[in-house]
Amino acid sequence: MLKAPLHTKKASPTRWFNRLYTLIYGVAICTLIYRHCCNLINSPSFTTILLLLADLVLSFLWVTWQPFFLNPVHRQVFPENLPQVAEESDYPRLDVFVCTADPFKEPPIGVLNTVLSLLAYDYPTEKLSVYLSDDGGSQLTLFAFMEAAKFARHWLPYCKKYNIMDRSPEVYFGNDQSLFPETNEIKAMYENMKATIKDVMDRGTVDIDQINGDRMIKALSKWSTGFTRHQHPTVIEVLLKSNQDKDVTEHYMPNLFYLAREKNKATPHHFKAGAINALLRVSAKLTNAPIFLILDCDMYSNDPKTPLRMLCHFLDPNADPKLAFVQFPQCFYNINKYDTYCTEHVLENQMCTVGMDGLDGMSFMGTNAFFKRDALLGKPADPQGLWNEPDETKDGLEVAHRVADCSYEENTKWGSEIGFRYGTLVEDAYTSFRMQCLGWKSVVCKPTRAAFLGNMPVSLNDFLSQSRRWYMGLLQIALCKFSPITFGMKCMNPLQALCCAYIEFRSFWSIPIIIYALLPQIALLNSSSIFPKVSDPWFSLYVFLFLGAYGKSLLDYMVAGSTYRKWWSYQRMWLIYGCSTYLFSFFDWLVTSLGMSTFEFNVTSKVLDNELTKRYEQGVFTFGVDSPLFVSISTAAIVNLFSFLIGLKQVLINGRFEELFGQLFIAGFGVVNGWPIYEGMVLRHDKGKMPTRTTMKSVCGALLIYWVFSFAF
Ligand SMILES: O=c1ccn([C@@H]2O[C@H](COP(=O)(O)OP(=O)(O)O[C@H]3O[C@H](CO)[C@@H](O)[C@H](O)[C@H]3O)[C@@H](O)[C@H]2O)c(=O)[nH]1
Ligand SMILES: [Mn+2]
Repeated sequence: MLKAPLHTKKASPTRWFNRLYTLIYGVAICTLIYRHCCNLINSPSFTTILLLLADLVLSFLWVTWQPFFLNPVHRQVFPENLPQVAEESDYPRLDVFVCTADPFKEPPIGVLNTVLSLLAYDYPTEKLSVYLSDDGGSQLTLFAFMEAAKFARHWLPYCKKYNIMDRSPEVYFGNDQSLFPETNEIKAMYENMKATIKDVMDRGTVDIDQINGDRMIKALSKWSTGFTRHQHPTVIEVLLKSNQDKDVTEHYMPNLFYLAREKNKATPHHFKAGAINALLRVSAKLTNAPIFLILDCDMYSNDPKTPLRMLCHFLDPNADPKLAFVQFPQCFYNINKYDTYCTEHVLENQMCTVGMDGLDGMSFMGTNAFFKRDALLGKPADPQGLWNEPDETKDGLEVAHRVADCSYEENTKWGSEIGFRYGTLVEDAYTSFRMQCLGWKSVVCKPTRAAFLGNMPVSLNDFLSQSRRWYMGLLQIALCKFSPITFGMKCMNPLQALCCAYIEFRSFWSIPIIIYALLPQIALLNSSSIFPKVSDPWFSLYVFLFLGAYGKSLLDYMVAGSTYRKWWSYQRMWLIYGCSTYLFSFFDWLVTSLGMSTFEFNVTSKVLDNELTKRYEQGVFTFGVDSPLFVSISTAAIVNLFSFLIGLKQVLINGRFEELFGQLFIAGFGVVNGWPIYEGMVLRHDKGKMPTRTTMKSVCGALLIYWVFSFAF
């Protein structure tokens, strides 16, 4: 028995309220569906069918949303109690994997800040290894990291000597910092390195006079003619070697490896999942730590003590042997106070995490999680002796090269039963889902100070394109043979399976959202009433359902410690998603599953443009490009505006307010939510406004929809 606990778990008191809410609201939904069915039998029509369909999908998604709230738990960790179970020298080795894929969308200077913040972890250096996987196969990235390795010799001892909290130099020097004797010197070194790298990036190549030392010449000469990002041999560089490389205070440094796995056009590389699997094998050969951390290249460490929090779970003698990973929430440093595009993902990060934690464990979120290596590898019999002791000698490096080859995975279980699973654009959700089906568990660790911070797009098109990739990937899981509602229901706690279904079926929101964004409005334009009169008792059911849903989500936002302004953006973005990404991801899924196209992982740009950022900070939407995603949103916005105005006119002239109120209200709600879109179309003249072409297309779209669907009334 431990004298003092390493971690505690407390069920949230909100669960009782949530369960009651689920019960009452569930009854109301059943009543509504009953009414729809009666209507369908008594007066079947285009409208009754569509309304039933919309509400059935809404109900399905509502059901999958409830399990998140039935048993949320809050965990706490106590790293100060760790000495009871382990001295520092007993800590397990830790491998950190950082993935990058494109030096122009993910500038190396940002990536190396992430890596420096990790190298500087408060963890025994001889046990820490950082691996950078470069899917961009770029000489520029390698050059930047060779510079970073030199700078690390000064940076690491500096951080430790003064116990610096912000160990990403960019963040540290960007804040007001206290002045220590070395501060100015180190800052100058950092600026110098930045300038050299910027110069190399601007010119797109490394100059002869920037190359110093044999090691650098040898490394960079691997980029011979014919070496492209899509076709090249494996490159592994040992940039720092623990037990050999020392910092300026004569202390050993952690390991730092650069890996660009082999690429050729004939073999699919499976995007990030492929990169992680290559890292898993290469690291197995070189360091083989029992625990590894996966990070996106923009997710720098915001707290040097994070690994100790993770150890509180893994080193607990009573820990569940099936504990596979410890997930830290995804937090971002560039969210404005309105969270304009709902990129903070408050509900996902605050509610879904603790909700699933109370069941079988959170899904992997792609980054910020510490994994037990065994959980991903099972116990494979490996003919090449890969799983023996790590071997950092020359032979070891040679094998490491071989296991990163394209052909290595042929006829193996990699991607299907071991490592990260292939076949979807969201390797994270899919892999953890499959692991949970095998009985693996996970826990969420939510320290007050975020463990990692990353960035999110500040232009609407970038963000919608990013989420379009996610939702398409999630749909690939939802509709494959391992779907959570078929396969998942059998293999895991059904409530857990429902949570997974919620995450994966989200594109289905587009069905009810589009129906409610167009149907009542077109009916209104045709003076046809489709909802009960205000005086009809059934009308109060609609009021209850509407207020109940919106009120609950506002409440959830408040419980999550967020603000009503952010909630407002959230509900607005939900409508925008419904009319754009959710819908488009359906098309993407259809086109790829019919074999008409292959799917691509479009890396999100992490370049922060000043003008865009300034506009975002003010809470102003950036449209700017002529994108089909905007055409569909603007079309819906235009239909709502006209329907509201014309409906209002009719009511003022002919009365019928009671009959048409429901529709007027929905159209009016659409108009209020669409305000930034109208503004972008007519009132703004800056670069971020809606392009005129997009507006013209949307007007045509709106007219077309009006003509085509008016036949039904
Ligand atoms: O072929 C590829 C493509 C991407 N990446 C890396 O994957 C990470 C995530 O890519 P990003 O463009 O930033 O995607 P996001 O949409 O921001 O990422 C979220 O969604 C992804 C799944 O779609 C997850 O992999 C991520 O962890 C999760 O943060 C980045 O470090 C990339 O460098 C690769 O290594 N190889
Ligand atoms: Mn990202």
